[in-house]
This record gives sequence, C-alpha cells and structure tokens, in this order.
Amino acid sequence: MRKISKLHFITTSAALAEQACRGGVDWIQLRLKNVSYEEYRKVALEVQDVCKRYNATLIINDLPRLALDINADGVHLGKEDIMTPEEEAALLAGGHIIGCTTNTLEDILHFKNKPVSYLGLGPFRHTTTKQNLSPILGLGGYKNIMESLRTSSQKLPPVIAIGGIILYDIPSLFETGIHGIALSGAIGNASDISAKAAEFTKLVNDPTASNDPWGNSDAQTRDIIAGGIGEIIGNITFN
Ligand SMILES: Cc1ncc(COP(=O)(O)OP(=O)(O)O)c(N)n1
Ligand SMILES: Cc1nc(C(=O)O)sc1CCOP(=O)(O)O
Ligand SMILES: [Mg+2]
Repeated sequence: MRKISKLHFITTSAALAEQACRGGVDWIQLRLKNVSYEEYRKVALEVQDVCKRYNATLIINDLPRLALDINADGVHLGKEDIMTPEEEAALLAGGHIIGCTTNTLEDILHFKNKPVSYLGLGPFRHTTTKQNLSPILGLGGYKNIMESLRTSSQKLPPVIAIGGIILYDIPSLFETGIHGIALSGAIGNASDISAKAAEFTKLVNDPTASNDPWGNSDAQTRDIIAGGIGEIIGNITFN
C-alpha cells in the first residue's frame, strides 16, 4: 500500500489537481457532490490521468464502487457513506486504501483492529466546503484527543486533520501528533494554486516548523501570518 501522505488535497477537477501536483502535492482526493455516477466517473478518469503523470495517490470520496471500477488507489468514507461487504472485500484484496471520517476519541477507538488506512479527524474550524459539519474541535480538541491516544498506546491508523485549515495552523496542528492534514479551500481558492501547494508541501514536510510554531525566522513567521490572514479573508463569503 502507498505511504499515507502528510498533505491531502481535496478537489473537484483535473485542472485543479494538476496545478496542485505541479506544486508538489502527491495525494489527491476527488470529492464531487450531486453528480451522476457517469459524471463522477468521467472526472475521476481525468484526475486519475493527472495522478498517474505525477505519481500521486488518487482517493475517491464517497463511492467504493467507483474506486473499484477505475482502480483508484482508495476511497474515503464518512459515517453516512455505504460500503457493501463485497466492496470492502474487493478493496482490501486489491490493497486499496480505505480512509474514514471521525470527530471524537470514541470514533477513533472504534477503528481499533479495523482494516482502515487513515482517519480524517475534523472539523478543525468552521468551513463552507462541507455542509452539516460535526462539532468543531479547534486546536484544544486535537490536543486532548491526540494526548488520549498517546496514553492509551493503542495501535490505530494515522490521523489526518481536516476542516478550514490554513498554512498558519500547520506547526501547532502537527505538534499535537497528527500524521497529516487534508484541505480544499486553502489551496483550491488561492490565486496561484501551484505556489500555494508548494508552500503547504514544504511546511508539512519541514520537521522543525512542525515541531516549533515560532521556530521560523522572523521573515518566515511574518509571511505565514500574512498568508493566514489572506486565506481567512479569502474564505469569507459576502451575501
Ligand atoms: C480526509 C478526509 N476526512 C474527512 C472527510 C469527510 O468525509 P465525509 O464525512 O464522508 O464527508 P464528505 O466529504 O463526503 O462531505 C473527507 N472527505 N476526507
Ligand atoms: C470534506 C471535509 N470534511 C470535514 C470533516 O470535518 O469531516 S471538513 C471538510 C472540508 C475540508 O475543506 P476545507 O479545507 O476547504 O475546509
Ligand atoms: Mg462522504
């Protein structure tokens, strides 16, 4: 099975996936809502072509059947998503990745000894990318959950933080012990998607920045804060 990346870019098109991969992203989750199976399949094949060219992992959101149909690398499933026992068996037999959504420590512990490759844990903060959000965790929520996981010393899948994450959040989030982050808006809404993807790729893979939120040089710190404020303003929608 492929290594679970520290940066998952969630997107809706091959064009966005390609720009992100050009900036160094190596994990794409295709997430389409309210489209027919055929439309989802068409876009998935286009994104798969991009992923193959950049050697990036392709995860299909919601539909195990589609992941099997096009032989994607894996599938992401939330609590409401349905996977038949036959689909699960076929995905596992094919060595496919299965990711699942969690919001609480109890949700995570439920996956003990289950054949799940990673767990999305969120939302970190409010986001308009997803409707019907679970309760917001904030940094405190991640600290508490990750600390409980450490003390319980149970063997559990790696945790991927998700929900409204911007560049500025990375050092403190990684300090809680998460394996990686998943995001859509902070890269997909950037004016230069490849450049923003490159910034995220660098920061998630920089262990010093990951361990010490203020360990950057002053200039870097200013850039991160300015970038974060820019992203927050960029994410505000005016009615
Ligand atoms: C990495 C990751 N974590 C969580 C989710 C959310 O999945 P789900 O709860 O099924 O919600 P939708 O994305 O389907 O709206 C995710 N997609 N990826
Ligand atoms: C798809 C998704 N799932 C979430 C969860 O909490 O389970 S939050 C979310 C949206 C992620 O996109 P953005 O980075 O734009 O907020
Ligand atoms: Mg889902």
